[in-house]
Amino acid sequence: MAEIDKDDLISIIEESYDVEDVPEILPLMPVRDVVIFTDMLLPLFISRERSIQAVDKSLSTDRYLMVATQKDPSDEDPGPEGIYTVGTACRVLRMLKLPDGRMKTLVQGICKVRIIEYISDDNALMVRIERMQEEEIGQELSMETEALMRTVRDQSERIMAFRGEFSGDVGSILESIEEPGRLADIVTSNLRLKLSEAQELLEIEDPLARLRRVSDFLIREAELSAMQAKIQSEVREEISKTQRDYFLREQVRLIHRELGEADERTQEVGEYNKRIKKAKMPKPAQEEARKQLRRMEQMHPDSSETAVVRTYLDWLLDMPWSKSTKDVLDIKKAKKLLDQEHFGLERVKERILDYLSVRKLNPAMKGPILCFLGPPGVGKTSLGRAIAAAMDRKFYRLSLGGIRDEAEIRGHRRTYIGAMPGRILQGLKQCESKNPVFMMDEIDKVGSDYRGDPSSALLEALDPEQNFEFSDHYLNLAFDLSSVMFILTANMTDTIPSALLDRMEIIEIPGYTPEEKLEIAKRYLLPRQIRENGLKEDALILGDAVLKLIIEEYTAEAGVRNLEREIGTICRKAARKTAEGHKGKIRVDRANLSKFLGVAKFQPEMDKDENQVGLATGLAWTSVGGEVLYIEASLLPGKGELIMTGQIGEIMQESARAALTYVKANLGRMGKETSYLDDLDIHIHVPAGAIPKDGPSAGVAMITALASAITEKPVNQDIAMTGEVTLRGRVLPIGGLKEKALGALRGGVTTIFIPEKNRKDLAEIPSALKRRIQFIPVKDVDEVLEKAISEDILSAAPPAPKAVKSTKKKASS
Ligand SMILES: Nc1ncnc2c1ncn2[C@@H]1O[C@H](COP(=O)(O)OP(=O)(O)OP(=O)(O)O)[C@@H](O)[C@H]1O
Repeated sequence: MAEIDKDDLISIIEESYDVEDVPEILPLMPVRDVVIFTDMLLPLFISRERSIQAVDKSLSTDRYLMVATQKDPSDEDPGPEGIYTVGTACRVLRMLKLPDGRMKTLVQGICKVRIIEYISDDNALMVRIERMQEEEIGQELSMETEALMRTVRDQSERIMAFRGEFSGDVGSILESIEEPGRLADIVTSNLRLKLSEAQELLEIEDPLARLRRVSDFLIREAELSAMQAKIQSEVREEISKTQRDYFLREQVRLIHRELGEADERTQEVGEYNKRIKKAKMPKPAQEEARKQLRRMEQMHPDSSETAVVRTYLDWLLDMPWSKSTKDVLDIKKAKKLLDQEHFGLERVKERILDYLSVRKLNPAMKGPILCFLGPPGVGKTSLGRAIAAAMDRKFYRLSLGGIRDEAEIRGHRRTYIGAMPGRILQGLKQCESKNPVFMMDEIDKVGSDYRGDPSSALLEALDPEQNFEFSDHYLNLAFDLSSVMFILTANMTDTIPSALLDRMEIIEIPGYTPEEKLEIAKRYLLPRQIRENGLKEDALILGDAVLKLIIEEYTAEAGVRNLEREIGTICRKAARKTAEGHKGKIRVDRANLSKFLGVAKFQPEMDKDENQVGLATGLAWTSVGGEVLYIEASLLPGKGELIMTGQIGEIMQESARAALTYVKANLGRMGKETSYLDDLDIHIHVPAGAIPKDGPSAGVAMITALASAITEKPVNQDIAMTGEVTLRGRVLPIGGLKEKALGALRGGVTTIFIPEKNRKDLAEIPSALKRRIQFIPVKDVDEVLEKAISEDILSAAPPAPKAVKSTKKKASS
């Protein structure tokens, strides 16, 4: 095996020889990792048997052999195809047999040769060769060759100097060489090229071409050396900067110590460690906290990364992982508290007490989520507060109105700048308890858009089946929400995502009658406002008559929020009078009410329209409670088209079309020709035009308005009506009866036609309301037409609906 002692790899020119003496047949010695050039002196360790034979053979004759490089250095016994055909004829200058059987030799390259053929021999590889003649270059070198040689000399000296291998000897050898080919060979043998590149150079016969190629390699080598130098200096700089920082920091630490100040970092880490122990977190959270703390220890105390980790750790440690309040489930006390704060609402209170009782008997209950449904200001929030107080739990209220971004619920990932946990975990942190009463307001106003769907995150938080491991993007750890008591509130159910609606138990809290409002005002709102405005208990006299007036003429709402505001205004003004020196009680009566509240805002009775042709009063159920809804119908010359205006939704439009069909089918009974409407357009308008309206329950009112317009008989404006109608005139049931009835009362209506199927709901209507409004259940729209317009508008029984045969002939082909 041939091994090269690279330290000795310097060519020197020694001993004269004659290339003509090189025989035609030579033993061949393959070498693994070097290419030998002419004039190169190379020490070789030889261990492969065939190579030893080759040297022996050469020594037994005239000391010549051929050295050629093998293509694959790992090949132990290369054959002819594994050895390059161009190599160098060498002379063995010295040989030493080592005790282990190996040989140490010194060989010298004599001339470049090419293998013509392999000659079989039992022991050594024998080859027939031909000498490769260097092309002759005239005595006079061209300017270009001179320049090229000079460049090559300079470049190789520079590279060797960079590598620390340059010596004066090398310099003078390079200077002394005058043939371009030899210069190329000497430089190549010192350049540490890849084997394939060195072999490529060996095979180039034209000396000038070889020198040019060497120059290319030198340029590449120079670039590599420059790059290497740059990297080294950068590394040095980096190291010295880190060292400098380290020394400075150490100095600061020593100064702190000298000044008797404890190392802030150690102190901070110590404090976090204490907090981690105290927080009683679940194992994964604890591990995460420790991991982050370890990370923080490695960072510069003032870096922005440290600040991010610090905020995260603070959040993690401030979460109430194991803090909770002890539930008090004293049902009697709870009833007392609910009654103390709220008037009426008997069914609602009953339901709440049932819920609490079940919780008392089975604390691990995974019950439904309560949802209070009702218009604004009916006490949904204050009921939630009372439940929390009764159970001795913390209370938190989160308004979901307008939330469209999932991140609001679930937080932003920590990679965002200024990331925070979602609103649910923020709430829990604020409560410092993991089992508060958590009220989510306006669940029906949650939207979804490109920022994600908050309702899916809400579902994960609310659903008892999955909320024991709620994942917040910021904490990135599961938090157990199962002991939180969630209560939702909504004005309508239509827009609540159905997945959520399925898991809720809806508790309806409808609006209040004026009588109920009066009681609430007297017992709760007025005393509270008097107290809050710093007045003495008996400083203000506000009688029932005045309160009634405020209810009727200053507010028009289902709840009592505005009523409380108006009472608050009176109390504020009374407080001012007292503060300005008014002595004695302040009395508010009908006469001076406007001095406190300004002129009346609503006068429903006075606003009422006179009976009119084509104008019927319907009832709507909106998110703010019930309301009267006027339906106008007019006929005008045209082509029998139906025009609908007033932002009517799709369902209401369909119900208008059905109403028209019913009316058309009954034209005869109204004393009109069946073709009566053919030359007329029918216009149905539902004011106020700017508010969108929808739903099927205006069907009865639409038919009434149309029948009135056709018969030209006015509709009684004291009557309102609600109900969906089939094409055959049957009246179908509707929802929100109490709300609608309260709306009707506010609209000055005295009689309401309701669908027969809603008769059972009358039990829920407060008797005070029933005293003031007459409810007439009807099965058929005829009953409404007869009473709301006039008994004699319909002359006969309704016609049996029939399929009208097409009179058009089929087109024959
Ligand atoms: N039945 C009642 N008895 C006593 N006070 C009441 C009653 N209903 C409502 N209130 C009072 O009316 C005010 C408004 O109620 P609250 O804020 O709870 O309404 P809400 O239904 O939550 O409205 P929103 O849906 O707009 O949030 C509160 O001060 C509340 O105490």
